[in-house]
Amino acid sequence: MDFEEERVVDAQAGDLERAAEAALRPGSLGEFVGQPKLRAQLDLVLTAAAQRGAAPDHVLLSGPPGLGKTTLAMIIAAETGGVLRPTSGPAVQHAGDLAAILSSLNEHDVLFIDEIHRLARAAEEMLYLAMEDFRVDVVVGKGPGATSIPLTLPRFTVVGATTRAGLLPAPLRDRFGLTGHLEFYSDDELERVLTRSAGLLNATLDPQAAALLAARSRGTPRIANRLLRRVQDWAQVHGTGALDLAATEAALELFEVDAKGLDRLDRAVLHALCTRFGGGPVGLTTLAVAVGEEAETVETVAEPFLVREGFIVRSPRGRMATAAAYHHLGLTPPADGAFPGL
Ligand SMILES: Nc1ncnc2c1ncn2[C@@H]1O[C@H](COP(=O)(O)OP(=O)(O)OP(=O)(O)O)[C@@H](O)[C@H]1O
Repeated sequence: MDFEEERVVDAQAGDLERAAEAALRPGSLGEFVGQPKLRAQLDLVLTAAAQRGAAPDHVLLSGPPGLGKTTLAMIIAAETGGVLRPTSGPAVQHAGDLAAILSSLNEHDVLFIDEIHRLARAAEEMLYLAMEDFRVDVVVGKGPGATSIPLTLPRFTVVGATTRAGLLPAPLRDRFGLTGHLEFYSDDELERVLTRSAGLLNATLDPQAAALLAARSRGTPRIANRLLRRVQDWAQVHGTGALDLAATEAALELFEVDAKGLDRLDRAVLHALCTRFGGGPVGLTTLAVAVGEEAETVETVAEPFLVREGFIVRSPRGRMATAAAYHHLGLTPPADGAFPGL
């Protein structure tokens, strides 16, 4: 079996797709759908800072990919009137890389650090000082002749994004004045995201089609928008051009996204678990070999959603299928199933 191709339900995006996403990004908090608590908190912090003419506190956003962390960072920059300076943990390997970015910031700029949990240790320590005292020590020269020149930085705001808030060291976490966790979106919220996106694509999305797409988007706006683009493709090439229920059903079938938002890889994993390993427990590597995939792909790409939806349980002895997994595949769970409670 070959799962090499890009998955239509992948929550991550490559650079090309990010460019396509740009047109659909909400530009203000008012346009940002869902996350009501976080939106209200951000609104308060940004409004208060604007009234004082000050840069807002540093903001840490955590949550799975595709839920709007980058979008919120852009909105924060738009509200502060500064420029968004994007970078990422893996891109800042040396303290010098960060010093270069910090020393080029202007008043009210927003430094967006994606995957902030992957910052190199030395850069992390430099960031503490920059966030707290708006100061950076720039080292000039090498060896015994090296000198450290303190540089005062303008007031700026760090927006850190992470999928793993628990991996951030406490001293870094403590320097954020506002920490927000992005939750998966409800079907209702995704319908609103989809309807808005269709409008931006100069199309009208039939309400029934919006409901169907929302239910298959894994609670993730990025996936919803991607499915919408595939529906638009189908409608243009094979349909009447209208984003209606028929076009939506046909596109979802073509891309093999089922009623729960599972695709071929997800179903292959469940199928192997239920039929070849009697429901488990089975080790990740054995399971991955059975579906012809890398263990890492199964663990990071398929498994999180299958666990979240209650199809798989992770135990110290390996992965186990729940009764819901059998039912979803149209199979009868064994009476003495490995996980009879579910
Ligand atoms: N609340 C929202 N309302 C409308 N569209 C949204 C919302 N959240 C995200 N989107 C859309 O989903 C896409 C992905 O969002 P974004 O890039 O902000 O996610 P992310 O959490 O930063 O993901 P990653 O961690 O992979 O960078 C964007 O095109 C954006 O327009």
